[in-house]
This record gives sequence, structure tokens and C-alpha cells, in this order.
Amino acid sequence: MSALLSTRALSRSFGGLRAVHEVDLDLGPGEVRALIGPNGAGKTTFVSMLIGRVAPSSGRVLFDGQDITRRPAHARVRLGLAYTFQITSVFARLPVAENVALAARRRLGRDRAAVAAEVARTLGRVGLTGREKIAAADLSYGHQRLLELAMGLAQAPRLLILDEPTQGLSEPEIETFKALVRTLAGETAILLIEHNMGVVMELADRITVLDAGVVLAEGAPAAIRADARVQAAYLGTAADA
Ligand SMILES: Nc1ncnc2c1ncn2[C@@H]1O[C@H](COP(=O)(O)OP(=O)(O)OP(=O)(O)O)[C@@H](O)[C@H]1O
Repeated sequence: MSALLSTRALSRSFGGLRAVHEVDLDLGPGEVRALIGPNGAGKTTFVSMLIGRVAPSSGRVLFDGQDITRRPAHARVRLGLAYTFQITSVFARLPVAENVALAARRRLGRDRAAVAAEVARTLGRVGLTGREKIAAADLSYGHQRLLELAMGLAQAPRLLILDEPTQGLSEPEIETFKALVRTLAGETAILLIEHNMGVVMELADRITVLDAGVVLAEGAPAAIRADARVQAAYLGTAADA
């Protein structure tokens, strides 16, 4: 299977600090990949290079076979790379449905019927049906996060990067989120930066562990859970939390 997203020796230093060092990663179409690691491991810097927010010091980013290392962020969005925070910031005063419609229009243009259908479909998927007319600011925090996710989905991305999607969600909301990711499996590739190990172990096809800017381990959840180096670097503390 050829990769949808690949990085080759992707690196970024800040002064003398190697935040990310020579990371090779291959993510297949439709795959759910978790990216984990202790605070300061380089996860945010790595993802920022994927979406075009931080320029690499060296190395390459390939998306669907094209070298996108130097493409601007908006061009990457057009290719189908979506990041929940970057492109879907919620407009607080606008109604829920209008927020999703804004995201859907980027893809569907002015076809009102298609946009309305997409809004209804994505709100249904994230469990926000019935809240269409509420101002986004009046939603609970958890529902705002789910709205953000709906806005990402409305763009039908080929790769959806989710940064701490369950942070601040209640247990029932986490269940909704997990069920949603399962329905996306095979349709959209997902790169999940997540500290909740239960969510990671349940959802990820594979896990990449970053530590001090380098890939410490990569594999299926059971193998990562059993990896002594991972336990020492990360799981021993975080998994118990
Ligand atoms: N703009 C910057 N300037 C200087 N140092 C930076 C910058 N961005 C990140 N760093 C440093 O790079 C390292 C990696 O940080 P990064 O935020 O990528 O880690 P992380 O794994 O996302 O951490 P967390 O889980 O806490 O979000 C850290 O030591 C951080 O202090």
C-alpha cells in the first residue's frame, strides 16, 4: 500500500535544540495513527511542519506522492490535509449550522442544497443534531470541540489531524468521539495527538512514539504497550493518570 503521507528525515531545530530530528513516518490512506510522547517530545512541532505552520530545518513532507515541504498552508488544505485548529476555528457568534456551512462551502461552493445536506450529515455524525440554531459560543466546551470536528469533516479531508480532541470532553462525549472515529475508519486517514491512553489504545491502528524529537517506537497498540522503552519514557507515568 502506498502511503498517503510520508516524512523523510524531517527535522526542526530551535537554536541548539533538536525539537524534531530525522523523523521518517508513513501513513496509509484510511489509517488511524496515534502520535504520542511526553511533554516536549516534539509532537506539535512535527504536526506544524505537516500543515505548513513551521518550516522544517531539513527533510521532506510528501502528501499523495507530491513534495509539499514548501507549499503554503492553504495549498495543503486544498490537497485534503485538515487540521482541526488551523482551519476550523469556531465563529462564536454564528449559529452552529452556519459554522459548518462555512467549512462546507470551501469545498462545495454555492450549491445551497449540497451545503445544507452536508451540514445536516456532519452535525448528525458528531451528535449535534437539534443544536443547529444555537450560537456556537452558547454550546458547552465539549460540544464546541465536536463542532470543530464537524467543521473539519465538512471539508471531506483525506487526512484529518486531531490535536488533543478529547481534552475537556466528558465521558459520554468521549464515547461519541470514539464511535465517530470508528465510522471514519477507511474513509479518512487520521493522525491523532492524544494524551488519553485509553482512547489511543482503542482507536489507533498504529502508534508512533516520539521522545526528545526522535521516533522511539512504532507499532500496533499491543506492541507499544509492551515496549519497555516506551513504558520507561512515557506510559509508566502517563498511562496511570
Ligand atoms: N517556537 C519555538 N521556539 C523555541 N523552542 C520551541 C519552539 N516550539 C517548540 N519548542 C521546543 O521544542 C521542543 C518540542 O516542543 P513541542 O511543543 O513540539 O512538543 P510536544 O510534544 O508537542 O509537547 P506537548 O505535549 O507539551 O504539547 C520543546 O523543548 C519546546 O520547548
